[in-house]
Amino acid sequence: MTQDVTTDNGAADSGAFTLTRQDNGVAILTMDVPNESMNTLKAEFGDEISAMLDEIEADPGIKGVVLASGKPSSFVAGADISMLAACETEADARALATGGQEVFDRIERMRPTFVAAIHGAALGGGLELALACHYRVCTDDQSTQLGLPEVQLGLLPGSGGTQRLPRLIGIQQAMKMMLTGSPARAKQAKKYGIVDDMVPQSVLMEVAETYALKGKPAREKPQRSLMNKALELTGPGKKMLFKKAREQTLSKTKGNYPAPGYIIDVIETGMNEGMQAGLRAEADAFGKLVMTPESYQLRQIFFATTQMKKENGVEGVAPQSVNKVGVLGGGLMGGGIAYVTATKAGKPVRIKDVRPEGIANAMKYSYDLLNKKVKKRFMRKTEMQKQMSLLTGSLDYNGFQDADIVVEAVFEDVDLKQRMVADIESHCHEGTIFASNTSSIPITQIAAKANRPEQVIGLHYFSPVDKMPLAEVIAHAETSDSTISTTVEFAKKQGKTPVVVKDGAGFYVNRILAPYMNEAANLILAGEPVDHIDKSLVKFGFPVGPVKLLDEVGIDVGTKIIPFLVDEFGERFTAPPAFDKVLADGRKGKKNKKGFYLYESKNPGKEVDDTIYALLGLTPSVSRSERDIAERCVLMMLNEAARCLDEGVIRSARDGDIGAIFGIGFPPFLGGPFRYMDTLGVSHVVERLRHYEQEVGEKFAPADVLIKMAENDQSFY
Ligand SMILES: C[C@H](O)CC(=O)SCCNC(=O)CCNC(=O)[C@H](O)C(C)(C)COP(=O)(O)OP(=O)(O)OC[C@H]1O[C@@H](n2cnc3c(N)ncnc32)[C@H](O)[C@@H]1OP(=O)(O)O
Repeated sequence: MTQDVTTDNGAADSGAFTLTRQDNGVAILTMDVPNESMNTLKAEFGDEISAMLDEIEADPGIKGVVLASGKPSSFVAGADISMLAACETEADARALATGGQEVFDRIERMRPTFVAAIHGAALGGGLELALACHYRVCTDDQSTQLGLPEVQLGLLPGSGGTQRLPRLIGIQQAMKMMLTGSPARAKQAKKYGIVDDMVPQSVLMEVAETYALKGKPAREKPQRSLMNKALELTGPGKKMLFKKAREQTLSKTKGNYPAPGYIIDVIETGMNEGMQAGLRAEADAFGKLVMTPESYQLRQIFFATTQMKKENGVEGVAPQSVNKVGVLGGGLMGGGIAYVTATKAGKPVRIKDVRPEGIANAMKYSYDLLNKKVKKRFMRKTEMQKQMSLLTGSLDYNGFQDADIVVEAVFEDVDLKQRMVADIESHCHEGTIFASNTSSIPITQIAAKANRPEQVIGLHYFSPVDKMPLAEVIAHAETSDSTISTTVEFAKKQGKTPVVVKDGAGFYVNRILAPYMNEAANLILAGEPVDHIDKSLVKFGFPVGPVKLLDEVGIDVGTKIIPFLVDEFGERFTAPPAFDKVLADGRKGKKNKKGFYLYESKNPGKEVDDTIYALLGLTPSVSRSERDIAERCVLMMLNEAARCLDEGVIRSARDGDIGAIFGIGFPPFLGGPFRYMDTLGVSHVVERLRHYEQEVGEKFAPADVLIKMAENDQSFY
């Protein structure tokens, strides 16, 4: 027998919490925030939860409490991020953290045993809530994930997470989770010791109830190897561990992100001075971080991507269902596209290549990635086999008849791609969409001889496909709305964030990347050392410098797009002619171990191949500051991004920001090119462009749209 209790205890009732008493002495505390698809924690719940805890404490009939979510597919997604915008001072933000800490402390100290029953996402404050419970049981479902992703918002866990997780699973593993923000899937969570049990969803509540009746656990210290004991449990060991963590973090962040440093400091305080000191430091740091510009920008990225998840490219046009997919070409891109289609979208994929080795390579791409997960015990072998069975190959169009979308990732050659369009039109069904993964050829040209041009579209992925989150969806003038919405939805199923862009040379991402790369090349020719240029832009916040990026992408591939850009937009895209010498010298970059960097040395890719200077007839020497170098390259990108928005290549500043961050690695803490221009002020951007126009040349002439915006004192947002 169960009995529902309404909270009639003076606290405002949000309707988010229900307490159901059962005869077996277990009460179920269900969180189900009305009118929201996911539970998030809000400041105003504080009094209500406290009142409910009073009630539980006062009822001797309640021996255990199972804390569960009323949402069908998630537990609690953390503190409500939108609530942070209302904080006007550090003290406001600190108070939010302290409020959460007090409630969670109380849960930990409660007389009845609390068990968190987790299915789906338990993130940020959601996991912190679960960590305050005495036990955690989760489902073995794919959707279950437990993590502290606050760092990705420029924050740190503010409700006890920095203190409870290290005490539960050890400092190193906990710190890694907080510094990367990567969540653990169910199997990992069990392996790390975050949860006490992992069970099928059908028995989650039943198992959680048995834990609730078990009494509080006598928690042992996390299991540690001898080495880890020395590192985590002794004064000198801890000192060394935190010092190393600081060094590694600084070498990654270049000082651009304040949150990771605070995470390390606060964990250290708690580990050396105890839980209470740790919690105080945590709340202080949370207060400071909420007010930083970095956190503000990172939170805007969260809101933008959440908004984009709901869009399908054309308002009101429903996508067609995609039940089977074809991939043409089993190279690196084809292999990656097949992988995300089978593993993320869960759709059968037929891969065609002209050579059996091509198909084998594509299969191996998926096999290797999945096998890694199995080896790390993050995935069951049966699941891997299930996903691998979705991939099949063929040397002809056998098995393509029922493909709803075919993605082409063959050699960059217009005639070849047009032939592929014709082949797909004759071998597949009438509704099959032809999506080209070209990075340089305008889709209009690929569709030029198509019988059904409305079903031809661009779907441009970034390498490596399994990691890079962006996909550009490129509609040419005749692409139908239904083709757009189906392709956008398909890319989302593959785990991508699609941005719809207009057809034209370079689309959006490569169009803004090219002038930036060209400027880096011009600086080399002006005598700046290659590594000085790369360092300048890494310090600015890019994941790799432009010259290193060219080596990674392939110098031949990276420069292929230039003639298309010059054709369409003129001189400002011209690459320095000396670059022909680089290609003529057989330098293609990392792939043939010959580029701007050395690849057959002790530290492959880390040292510059000095012979490049002799080849270009240069004697390198530093004559410009890192700041100036970064400014010159980045201004070229900003100027082009503004033109893209003005010409409708991208539909909004938001799309332009997300495209640059997810496709190029534009520093997320700056919010993307458009948010960065707003921070600098458009008139400042124009003034700096004019400065370089005078000093370097006409290619720096500010875009008309920027001049107009500066005159009218406008911003992009
Ligand atoms: C004090 C604490 O330490 C501080 C914190 O907890 S900060 C917050 C930490 N938590 C996070 O960063 C998690 C953020 N959320 C996510 O990553 C993803 O939403 C998710 C993985 C949970 C789910 O992804 P997905 O299934 O694709 O759903 P998604 O569309 O993103 O979200 C569904 C809805 O929940 C909302 N939502 C999810 N997490 C939210 C959060 N923490 N705050 C506010 N809204 C949130 C989304 O805005 C969206 O709302 P809408 O439908 O009204 O637009």
